[in-house]
Amino acid sequence: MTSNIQTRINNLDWGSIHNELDEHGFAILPPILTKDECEFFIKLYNEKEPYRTTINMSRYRFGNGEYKYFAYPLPQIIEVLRESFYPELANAANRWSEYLKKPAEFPLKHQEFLEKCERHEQLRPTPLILKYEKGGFNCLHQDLYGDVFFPFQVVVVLNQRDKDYTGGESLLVEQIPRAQSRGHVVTLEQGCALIFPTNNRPFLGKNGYYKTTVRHGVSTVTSGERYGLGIIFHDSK
Ligand SMILES: O=C(O)CCC(=O)C(=O)O
Ligand SMILES: [Fe+2]
Repeated sequence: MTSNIQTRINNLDWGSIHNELDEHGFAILPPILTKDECEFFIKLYNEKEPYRTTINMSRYRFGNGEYKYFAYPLPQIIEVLRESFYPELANAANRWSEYLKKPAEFPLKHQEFLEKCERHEQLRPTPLILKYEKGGFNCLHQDLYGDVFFPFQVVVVLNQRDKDYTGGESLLVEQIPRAQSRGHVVTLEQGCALIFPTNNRPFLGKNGYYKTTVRHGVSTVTSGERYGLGIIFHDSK
């Protein structure tokens, strides 16, 4: 099963994904997980064992819902998702650094990037499952957990839109320097993934590249239940 996932990711049309990332800052992917794999994670949500922390979102005013961070060792599928997405995204990250005239600092192997996190005392795993019921939402935010962060993250929606839930669209808002903010609404089919910027992205303007700050969230779930699997590449303090 996991070797299939690696093949699915390797076989994506990375040329056009890189173009999408450069042009819009995000990319919507075809299904990465099968219906069965999605259902496996929805079931896993209710097990105690695989998680290190559970967060009640309204308690922190992060939104309305709940999420759980996985503990190490990660479930094998998550390990494979993190490792298989990372090298292409590290190329994109280094290219974005060059656009912004910064050194290309991202190693091409995820393990080496995790070692960098470790040197900054960021040792706790960050992949998570988020669960929203009717009325649930996720406020616009960023997932930075220390000085070291990877500029992309990936989310996979685990339920079937319009069947298992309504509403609950993925939201991205770009804060453009000296201008008003721009919003993007993304609807994802079951098992499909969204690659989006963790912190900011280079935007090609008249006088070259500048940075826009990007935050992400989820609109209100108007019925049913929606689960999301978040793949974050840096570890947390
Ligand atoms: O789609 C979702 O549930 C939101 C995901 C999210 O905030 C994340 O993956 O960091
Ligand atoms: Fe997030």
